[in-house]
Amino acid sequence: MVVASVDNLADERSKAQFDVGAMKIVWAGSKHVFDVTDRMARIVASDPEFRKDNRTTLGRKELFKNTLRKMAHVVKRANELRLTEEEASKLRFFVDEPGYLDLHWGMFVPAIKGQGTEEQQEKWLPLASRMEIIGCYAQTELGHGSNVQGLETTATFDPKTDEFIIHSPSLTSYKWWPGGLGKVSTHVVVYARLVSGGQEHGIYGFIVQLRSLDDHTPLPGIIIGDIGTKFGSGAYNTMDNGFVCFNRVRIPRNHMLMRFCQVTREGNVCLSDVPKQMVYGTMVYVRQTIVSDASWALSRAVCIAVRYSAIRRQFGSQDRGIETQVLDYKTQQSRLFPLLASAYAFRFVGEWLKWLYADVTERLQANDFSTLPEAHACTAGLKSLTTSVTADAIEECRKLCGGHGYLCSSGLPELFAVYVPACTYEGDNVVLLLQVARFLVKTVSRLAAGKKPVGTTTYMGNAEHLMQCKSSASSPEDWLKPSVVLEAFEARAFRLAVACARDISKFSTPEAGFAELSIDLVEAAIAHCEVIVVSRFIEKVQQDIPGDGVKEQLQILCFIYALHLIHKHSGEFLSTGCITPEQATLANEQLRTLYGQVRPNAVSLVDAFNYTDHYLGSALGRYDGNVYATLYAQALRDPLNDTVVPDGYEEFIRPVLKQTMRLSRL
Ligand SMILES: CCCCCCCCCCCCCCC/C=C/C(=O)SCCNC(=O)CCNC(=O)[C@H](O)C(C)(C)COP(=O)(O)OP(=O)(O)OC[C@H]1O[C@@H](n2cnc3c(N)ncnc32)[C@H](O)[C@@H]1OP(=O)(O)O
Ligand SMILES: Cc1cc2nc3c(=O)[nH]c(=O)nc-3n(C[C@H](O)[C@H](O)[C@H](O)COP(=O)(O)OP(=O)(O)OC[C@H]3O[C@@H](n4cnc5c(N)ncnc54)[C@H](O)[C@@H]3O)c2cc1C
Repeated sequence: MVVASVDNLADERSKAQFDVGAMKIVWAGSKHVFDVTDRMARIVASDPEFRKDNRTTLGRKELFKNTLRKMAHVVKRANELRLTEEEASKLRFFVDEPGYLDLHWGMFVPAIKGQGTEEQQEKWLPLASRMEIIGCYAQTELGHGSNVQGLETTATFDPKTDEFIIHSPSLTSYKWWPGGLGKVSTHVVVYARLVSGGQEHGIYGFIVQLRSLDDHTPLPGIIIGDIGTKFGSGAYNTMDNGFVCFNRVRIPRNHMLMRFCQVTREGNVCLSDVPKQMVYGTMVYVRQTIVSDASWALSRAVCIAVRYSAIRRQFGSQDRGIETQVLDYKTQQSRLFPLLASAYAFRFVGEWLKWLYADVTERLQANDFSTLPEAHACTAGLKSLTTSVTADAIEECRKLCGGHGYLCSSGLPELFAVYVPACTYEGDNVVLLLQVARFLVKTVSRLAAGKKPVGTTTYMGNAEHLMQCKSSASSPEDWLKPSVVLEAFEARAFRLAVACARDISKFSTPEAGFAELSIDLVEAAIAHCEVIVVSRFIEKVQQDIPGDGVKEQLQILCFIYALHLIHKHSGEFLSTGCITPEQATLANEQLRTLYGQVRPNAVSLVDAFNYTDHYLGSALGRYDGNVYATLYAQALRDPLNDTVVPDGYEEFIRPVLKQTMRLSRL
């Protein structure tokens, strides 16, 4: 049964004021990426092995086995179709289910590439690429995650046998959380305290075999398992996040990843001439990929909420005529359109961050470490900002879909549950913002010594102006001038950072000041990260962008992104004196106008994400808009509707009814 709601989306699409096909290419990044992405998404969507609509009804064991089957099918299809690395990774992406492959390709392989010597790479990478071994990344312990220097696992060199002894000295030292560890991985990169000659030498990675390659049983000295069911139905429970305890497990000396620190046959520890933070390189790499992923998750939630808001009608007609689409309510627009704009903003900043990461990697290979602190600050800060906004946005999209958003068939509860740990893994978001703040305070204090800031902090070089400037906005239209917007953002971020640096200097030690002022420092860090996102978006829309009306739509979204942040953080913009209350009102006025401009294009702007119905996994977000019939069909498929009279009637309902009858007779 197709109901009238379907026509709503056709109507919406006919209103678009831009070339949707051209916008699809902009969103994908290039025609080539669009073609690959589109082809892989369709392959997954048309393969029944990748069905996922039953996920929330499966118990943990069935769910996990189901994921194992899908992961094996990914590997099989990638081989059969002779997919390139790029294609295989897209194929895996659209399967849309956390699984051990992510940790194998996303962390184990990068850790060996980044921290292994050439010899070690030659040995391990072919095994890993052919998947003759499956690996994961074990850093976090039961007692310590954020504080990497606090890890307890030891790797003690034994010169008698030329081996390291990997040991978990306490319950709190058990590795705890690594994905793929609990049930699947045969190997792991373990982070442990290097001990040689009775002395500690810091944290390094060691490759340890966990399970037999013949029958998958744990090797001697290894106690291993899954850490238990996690938040949400389906969601991240497809992954075997695990624990492991090492009881004096011996590994050959050359299983220590020795690119940055070598232990000789005699047990001498030779540090190469690189910053010790290079050992954290895998985290920097993954944080950068997480920023790109944020725009996918956010755009997916927004796509569902925009399409459903165009279909859903409430009020507006007293005589049972046609009611108002909820997308027409200004309040709905003010909650939804900034999220739509954020999805585009994060897509562009994610692309830029990829470039930054490639640039720093090239420099590191040439022994130029000068941009490492900035790369760390950018990846940490943007990971934190984009994942926090995205997690909150998915929940907001659920609310924007009213009651139906709370149904698993909307796709939003599972999306939230699977996404929200991104705020924690690869670094708790607050801990990461404090790293950015540390970098900012250093940058500010170096200004006084005449050091010119570079990269994303270049704007701080304009110190005198940023400390004194007053916004020139005197009409709503002035808020459409990139220079006016950027100046406000830069001045707010700089003034917050300077205030922090100044206040810290009043304490007896910088550490004491940093601890006491950490709330302000986090705010300064967010303000700086927002400068990065806003300025990258502005840069993007100033480029030549092909396609009728595409650039105009992106400009509208760019200003929505910036002005909604001015509204959200108006307290900071006002208290730092960057704008006046009147200018804040003008910015809001402009924002309302922009919402009106985006309204006729909203459905087409989410169509530009080019998501298949399979990937969206949502009755509310379907491309054809056939929402109500799909909700009804999915309700009928719920296991509770397998029988008309429920299991348990005889034991538990009938006796209660009988008892009630007896009582009423009394
Ligand atoms: C078929 C194909 C499929 C492919 C699919 C691919 C998908 C890929 C996606 C993967 C999916 C992801 C799944 C999730 C998996 C999750 C994994 C994890 O969570 S792994 C564990 C992550 N753990 C953390 O992130 C811990 C966070 N903690 C830290 O990073 C550090 O402890 C700290 C930075 C908070 C503090 O470190 P510490 O050494 O104590 O530092 P200080 O604060 O004293 O700083 C000293 C100095 O170092 C600088 N620094 C810190 N970190 C770095 C860094 N990473 N790089 C460069 N520099 C760094 C810091 O700024 C200080 O500098 P200074 O100049 O002294 O101020
Ligand atoms: C789904 C998932 C997958 C994961 N996968 C892996 C994996 O594959 N491999 C792996 O090694 N690890 C993995 N982890 C672990 C993850 O990296 C850690 O949980 C993460 O780094 C946070 O550390 P924590 O748990 O110790 O949090 P804690 O540091 O204990 O955080 C608790 C609270 O304390 C606050 N806090 C901590 N330190 C400070 C500070 N200095 N200042 C202010 N506030 C502070 C935090 O903000 C937070 O609110 C995974 C975690 C999850 C949830």
